[in-house]
Amino acid sequence: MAHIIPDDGSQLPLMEEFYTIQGEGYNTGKAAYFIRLGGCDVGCHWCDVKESWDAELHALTHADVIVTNAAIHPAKTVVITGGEPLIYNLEYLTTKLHEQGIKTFIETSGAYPLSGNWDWICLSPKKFKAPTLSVAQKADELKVIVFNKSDFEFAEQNALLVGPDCKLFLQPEWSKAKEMTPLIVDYVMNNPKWEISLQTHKFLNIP
Ligand SMILES: C[S@@+](CC[C@H](N)C(=O)[O-])C[C@H]1O[C@@H](n2cnc3c(N)ncnc32)[C@H](O)[C@@H]1O
Ligand SMILES: Nc1nc2[nH]cc(C(=O)O)c2c(=O)[nH]1
Ligand code: SF4
Ligand SMILES: [Mg+2]
Repeated sequence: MAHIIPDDGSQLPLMEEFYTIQGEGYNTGKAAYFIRLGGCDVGCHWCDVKESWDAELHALTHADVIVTNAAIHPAKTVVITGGEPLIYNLEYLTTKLHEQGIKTFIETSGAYPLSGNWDWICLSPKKFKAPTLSVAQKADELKVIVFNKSDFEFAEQNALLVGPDCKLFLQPEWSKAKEMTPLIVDYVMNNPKWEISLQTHKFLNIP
């Protein structure tokens, strides 16, 4: 039976939830509870969590249960990721998290319109499905994945869409890191409005 996902966001397909250290981007090194929602149709061929793509494989879970699970951890920050979390209406979940004094951070491709109330928005745009302006204009951080040389130009195009205070990061695609990291280092030294982001959790062997 296919999932019937209520539009009010009170139930969401939950793939996994785990307490860890934010490995990427501006908030690298900070403890956070990760909530990974299933479902994504963006189709990045190098995606490191393809098991998330089919929402049907992930149990519909009441948002109140997700909030209760998040609230027992020492760090009062959650990162909502996926899959593509903005497929869903995240108003209910983020409102309930805020009621518990928990900060709400999101990892998104921006492929769907913004919903929910956010303390930090990390936009990681994809060539495969362009980001909506609703997300780009509110992004606190732009994190572009560098898989090949053309991604520097793609990064600059996306930097034109975000606001003036948005932090700019270039992150090597994991399988191409050996080849791309030296190019990123060079690019950042020549274009210092950009910073480098590494997937530090993969070096630390934590989730
Ligand atoms: C798995 S995605 C889920 C959230 C959302 N769908 C997105 O793409 O932003 C989480 C983060 O991992 C990044 N990512 C995914 N696969 C990667 C890879 N192979 N190498 C480096 N970063 C990757 C994404 O760009 C995104 O910033
Ligand atoms: N530690 C850790 N940090 C992360 N930052 C973004 C992640 C994601 O998959 O969205 C991620 C993740 O999967 N683990
Ligand atoms: S948008 Fe995110 S979850 Fe979807 S395929 Fe791309 S990296 Fe994976
Ligand atoms: Mg990840």
